[in-house]
Amino acid sequence: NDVPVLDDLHDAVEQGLAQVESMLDLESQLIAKGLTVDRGTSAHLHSLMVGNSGSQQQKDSALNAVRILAASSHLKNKLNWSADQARRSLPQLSLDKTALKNSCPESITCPSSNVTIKYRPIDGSCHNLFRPDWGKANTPFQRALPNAYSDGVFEPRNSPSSPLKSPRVVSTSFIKPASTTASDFTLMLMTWGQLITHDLTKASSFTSADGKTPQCCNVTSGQPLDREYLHPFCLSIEIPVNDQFYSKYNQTCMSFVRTQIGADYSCSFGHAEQLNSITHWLDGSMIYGSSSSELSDLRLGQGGELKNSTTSDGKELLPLRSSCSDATCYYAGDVRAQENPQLAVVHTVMMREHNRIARALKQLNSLWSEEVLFQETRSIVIAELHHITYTEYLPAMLGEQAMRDYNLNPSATDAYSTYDETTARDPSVWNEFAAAVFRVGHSQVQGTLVLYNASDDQVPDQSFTLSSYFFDASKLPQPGFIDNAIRGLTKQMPLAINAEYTSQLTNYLFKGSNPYGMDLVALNVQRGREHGIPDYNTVRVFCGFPKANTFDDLASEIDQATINSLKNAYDSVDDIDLYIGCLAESAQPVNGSLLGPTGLCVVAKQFAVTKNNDRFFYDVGNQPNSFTMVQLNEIRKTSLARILCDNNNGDVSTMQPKAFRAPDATSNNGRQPCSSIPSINLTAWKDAKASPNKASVVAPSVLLAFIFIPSLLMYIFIIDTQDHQC
Ligand code: HEM
Repeated sequence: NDVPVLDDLHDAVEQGLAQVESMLDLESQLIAKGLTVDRGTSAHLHSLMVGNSGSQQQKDSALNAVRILAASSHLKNKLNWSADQARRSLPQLSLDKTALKNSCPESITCPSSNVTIKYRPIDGSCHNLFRPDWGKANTPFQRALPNAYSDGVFEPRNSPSSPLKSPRVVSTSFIKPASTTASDFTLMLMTWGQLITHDLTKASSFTSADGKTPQCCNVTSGQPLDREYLHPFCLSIEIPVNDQFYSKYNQTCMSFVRTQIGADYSCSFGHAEQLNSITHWLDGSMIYGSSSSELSDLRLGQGGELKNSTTSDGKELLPLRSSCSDATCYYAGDVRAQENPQLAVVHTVMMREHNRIARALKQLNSLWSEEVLFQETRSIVIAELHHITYTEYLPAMLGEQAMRDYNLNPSATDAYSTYDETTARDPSVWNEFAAAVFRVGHSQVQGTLVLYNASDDQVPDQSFTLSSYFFDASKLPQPGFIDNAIRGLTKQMPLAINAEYTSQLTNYLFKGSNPYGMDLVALNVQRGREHGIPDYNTVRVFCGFPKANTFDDLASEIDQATINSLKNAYDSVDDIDLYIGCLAESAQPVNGSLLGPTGLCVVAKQFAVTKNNDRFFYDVGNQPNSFTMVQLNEIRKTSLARILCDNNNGDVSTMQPKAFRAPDATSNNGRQPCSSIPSINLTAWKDAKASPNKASVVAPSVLLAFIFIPSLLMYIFIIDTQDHQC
C-alpha cells in the first residue's frame, strides 16, 4: 500500500525498458529460427483476419505502449499493490518525469478549416474539435466497466476460486451442434452484422518488428512450444489430450496471439488498453479504409469512382492486388473483406453502389471536380449504411421496443436530429462489445451456403461448405455466382443466436487444405479473457439485473438445460465469460429481439453511443455537412433490398422489400419486382444553388465560370458594338 516516490517510478521505467529490450532480442532470435506463422496453416489465415497491417509509426507507438505497460507491472509488483489498487492508482501516476515521457502519443491538432469541415476525415480524427482523437483509427477501445485483468494490469482474467478452464474445454462443454434456425430472417442478417462489425472494430494482433505473426504452437507436433521459444505475446489455447475432435489429429495446442495495445493521451502509467486499428465510427471504413494511404489505393481517380476489376462479361468486381499469389487477391477498405464469399459479395455490392451513385452525380453535375464527386458519393453511401443499420438491421436484431427504449430510431421524415459538440461523449467502441458481446453473431453463421437460381429454386450442386472458402473469393467471377449468392443470402435462414454452432466454426475455422482448423468459440473466450473483459455476472449488474449468487439464480433469463451446460463449463457463476453468458441467455431472447437481456443491453447501448456522438450521422441537421431536407428524405427511401436490386449482375429482378426478413407474401414481404421497391432520386443533389447549405460542393472553378463567362460575353459585346460603331 506504499505511495510511490519518484525513484520508484524511475526504477519501474528502467526495468520496463529492459524487459522490452529482451523481448525484442528474443523476437529477433525467433524470427531467425523461422518461428513465425507459415502460409497454409490455420494460424496464417487467422493472422489475415486479425493481423496488423499498420504503418511503422503505428508499430513504434504500440511498442512504446508495451514499454509503459511493462513499467506499470514492475511498479505494481514493487509496491505490492493488489489488482484493485493497481487498477485505481496506476492511471493517477504521470510519466512526465520519467524516461518514458516522450513515448506517449502526441496530441492531434486539426486544421483550422475543420471548423467548417464538410466531409469526414478518413482516419476518424477531428470529428469533435474538442477531442480530435475521439474515434480515430489506432486509438484504444473504451470500457463500459473497469478491466478485469487478474493483476489489474495485463494478466488475463482468471477466477478468484480455481483457475478458469481452458477456452476449448468451455467450448466443448457448452456448445451444441447447430439445429435451430431463425425462420423469420435471412442469412443477410448475419452477413450485414459481420459487415458493420468490420466498419466499427478491428483488434489487431501483436506482430513482431518484421510485421510477422509469432508462432505460438509447434506446427509439426501440434504441441505447445517450449517456453524458451515462446513470444511473450503468445497465449495459445490448451486442447486436452482427450478432446473429442482434435485428439484424432494429435493436437493439444491452438495458436493465439494477444492484441496490440496502445497508450492513451493522458501519458500515465496504467493497465493495458487494446487498440482499435480502424476508425470507431460507422463511416464505411470497410469500403474506404481508415487512412489516406488506404483510401488512395482504393480510389480510381476519375469520376469520383472506386477502383475495380472486371469479369469477362464486363461486371465490376473488387480491385485485385497486383502482386498476388493466392486466392486472397481482392481488396477493399478492410482486410477481412473476403473472409467468406458471402461477405465478399456484399462488399462488391457496396463498391458498385458507390460507383453507380458517382456516375449518376457526374451526369447531374458535370462540372463537379473529381474530389467533390467522390466525397459527395461517399457521404451518400455512408448515409445509406446508417439508414439500413438503424432502420432495418437493428430493429430485426433488437426489436422495436428496444429501438424506442434506447433511443435508437433516427428522426422521422422532414425532421433532423441534433448534435452538440460540447456535450458529445467518447464515441469509441466498447471493449465489452467488440471482444465479447457482438460476437454472439457467430452463432448465426450457417455451415453450408445455399445458392438460388433466377426461378428462386435451390441449385444443389452450387451449395458449398464454409470452411473450403475462408479467404477464398475465387467463386466471385464465376458466371451466375453473385446473383445466386444474393438470392441465397436473402432466402436461406440464419441459425438462431444460442449455444448451437456449426462445426465449420468450432472445428474447421480457417482449415485451408488441412483436415482440421481452429475453434472460433475458444478464440472468442480467450480474446475476452486477455482483453480483461469482466465476467457475465458483473455485466448483468451493469445492465440493471440482479447479481446471481448461484447458477440457479440465472433461471429467470436462462433455461435449465443451458444452466446445466454452464455448470459443466464453469466452477462458479462468477466465472462465466461474458460472451458465453450472452449466448446462454439468447436461447430465451427478450420479446421481439434475437438477444437475451444483457446482450441486448450492451449492443443497444453501443449503437446509441455510435449514433448520438457522431456529428456526421446522416440525419443530423445544422452542420456544414448536413444534407438538405430534400436530400435527407431521399436517403430515407433507401433499403438494402433496393441496393441489391441496383447492383447485382443483372439477373436479380425480384427482391423482398425487407431483405433481412424472410421472403413471405403472407407478411407483405414476398419477392416482388425490383421496380416496385422505392429508390433514392439523386436529382436532389443537382444544382447546388437549390440547396444552400450544400453550396460549397460547387467547385471554385464553377463559381469563377459563373462570374467570368457573363463578364467576358459582356466585354465581347461592348467591343463588338464599338467595332461596329467605328
Ligand atoms: C462466416 C462468418 C464469420 C466468421 C468466419 C468470423 C470470424 C471471426 C474471427 C476469426 C474473429 C477474430 C477472432 C479472434 O479474436 O481471434 C472475429 C471477430 C469478430 N467477429 Fe466475426 N466472424 C463471422 C461473422 C460475424 C458476425 C455475423 C458477427 C456479428 C454479428 C461477428 C462479430 C465479430 C466481432 C464483433 C469480432 C471482433 C472484431 C474485432 O474487434 O477485432 N462476426 N470473427
